[in-house]
Parts: sequence; C-alpha cells; structure tokens
Amino acid sequence: MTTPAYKRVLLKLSGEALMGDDAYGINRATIERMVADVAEISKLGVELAIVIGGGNIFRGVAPGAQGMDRATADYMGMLATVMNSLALADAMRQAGLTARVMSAIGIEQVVEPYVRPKALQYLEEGKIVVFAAGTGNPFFTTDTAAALRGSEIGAQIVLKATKVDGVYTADPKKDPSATRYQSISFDEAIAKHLQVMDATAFALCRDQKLPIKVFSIVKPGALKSVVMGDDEGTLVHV
Ligand SMILES: Nc1ncnc2c1ncn2[C@@H]1O[C@H](COP(=O)(O)OP(=O)(O)O)[C@@H](O)[C@H]1O
Ligand SMILES: O=c1ccn([C@@H]2O[C@H](COP(=O)(O)OP(=O)(O)O)[C@@H](O)[C@H]2O)c(=O)[nH]1
Repeated sequence: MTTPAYKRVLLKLSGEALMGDDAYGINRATIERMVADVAEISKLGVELAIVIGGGNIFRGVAPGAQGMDRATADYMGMLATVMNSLALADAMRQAGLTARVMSAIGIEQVVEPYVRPKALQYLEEGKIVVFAAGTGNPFFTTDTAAALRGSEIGAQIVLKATKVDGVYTADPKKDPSATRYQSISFDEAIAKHLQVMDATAFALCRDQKLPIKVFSIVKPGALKSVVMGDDEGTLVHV
C-alpha cells in the first residue's frame, strides 16, 4: 500500500507555474508548496531528478523576445531556467533536502556542469538532482530536456507537473468543451497536435519507450498520487 510505483523519476516542473498569482518571477509561497510536494515523495525513497522551466522569467518565443535573434532569446530562456533551478535547490535546502544543480551550459562559477555519471552518482546517494539550462541548445524546450535527461538517467517515467490536470482533446484554456484523456498513445498525441508538450519531447519519449504522466501542479497531493501509481492525470504511453 505504501510502496511507490517507481524507483527513479524525472519530474518536469512548469517554470510559468512558479509565478503563482504574480505577474512574473518566483512566488515564495508557490515554490515552498512545490518543495513540500517534492519532500513528500523524496521521503518515500524515490530517486528524483528535476527539470524546471523558465517561462516565469523568459521564453524565447515570448512577445518580449520579438525582433530578437531566436537563438539569443533561447539562451536567455536557458539562463532563466538556471535562476529557477538555483531558487528551487535553495528552497529544498531550507526544507532539509539535499539537492545538486547541474547545468547544460558552461557557467561553472555558478553551477556545476552536467556530467552524466556524476548525476547518476548523486541519484544513487539519494540526492535530488536539478538539471538546469534545458538541453543546452536553442530551438528546444525544457519538456524536451525532461525527455532527454529522463532517458539518460534511466527514469521509469517523466512526470510533467503543469497548469492543467492532464491531456485534453483540445487546449482546455481555449475550449471549455474539451475533455480529458485518462491515457493516450504518443502516436495519437502527436497526430492530433495536442499542444500540452511539444512534438520533439513526445517523439523522444516514444522512441525510448519512456511514459509521461501529465498532471496538475496546483492540485494538493497530485504528485504523491502519481508516484503511488494512482489514477491521476493522463498517462501518455507507447
Ligand atoms: N490538448 C491539450 N491538453 C492539455 N493542455 C493543453 C492542450 N493543448 C494545449 N494545452 C496547454 O498546454 C499548457 C501546458 O504546456 P506548457 O505551456 O508547456 O506549460 P509548462 O509551463 O508546464 O511547460 C497548458 O497550460 C494548456 O493550456
Ligand atoms: O533546451 C532548451 C530549454 C529551454 N530553452 C529556452 O528556455 C525557455 C524556457 O523554457 P520553457 O519555455 O520550456 O519553460 P516552461 O514552459 O516550463 O515555463 C524556452 O522558451 C526557450 O527559449 C531552450 O532554448 N532550450
């Protein structure tokens, strides 16, 4: 009853959700609530790696980046994820958790570089690893970074904690008649152009046979339910 369904997971936390009700940036109460959820599953003995987005600070495709060279804007977005990762790791430290941040872009004075064997070592030691700077490449997203790092560390599942509570037949923010899938295949999600994750992330997970669970970042207890294998959110499968 109290055994988690997974031994190692990759958790993708929405950058945009970090704003809480603020207009931009990091909302203190929101980050503390996220950390409390993380602490709960870490105590269950689940090995946990996290990718956090940057949309609360900067998005390469945001109106604010209009007229900018796309690659430059994307590097700014990656730096935004570094700030969020540092904030998250510090909030975890304050909550008594041990976290390590690793960056996909060289920024050694601030964050240690991503080295796969080192990341695996941290996970085996029970430390929480936060992967910063996405994939390190422009034209990608942190969802794709989650798919990539999840594959690299041999995670059993990618958990996408986002503003909606699952994958819907259409964007529920735009179409109130949209209904939620309990589960959906990668091929169907890609064919139907469901925008909850980008096609690159879906395709990578499909090829690696790495399932994704999409669930609400705001619903209390949702992360724990997902980790316990309960029927929560939407499972995207091969
Ligand atoms: N078919 C769909 N099902 C669920 N959400 C969708 C769908 N299409 C678009 N979305 C939108 O995708 C958003 C989640 O993706 P994204 O913007 O990448 O958020 P995150 O900040 O978690 O990375 C949701 O807030 C939702 O409005
Ligand atoms: O591998 C990556 C990951 C992120 N980004 C940039 O960083 C921004 C923030 O990430 P994302 O939008 O995925 O964050 P979230 O949706 O979780 O807020 C993106 O818009 C991109 O501009 C990038 O260029 N390459």
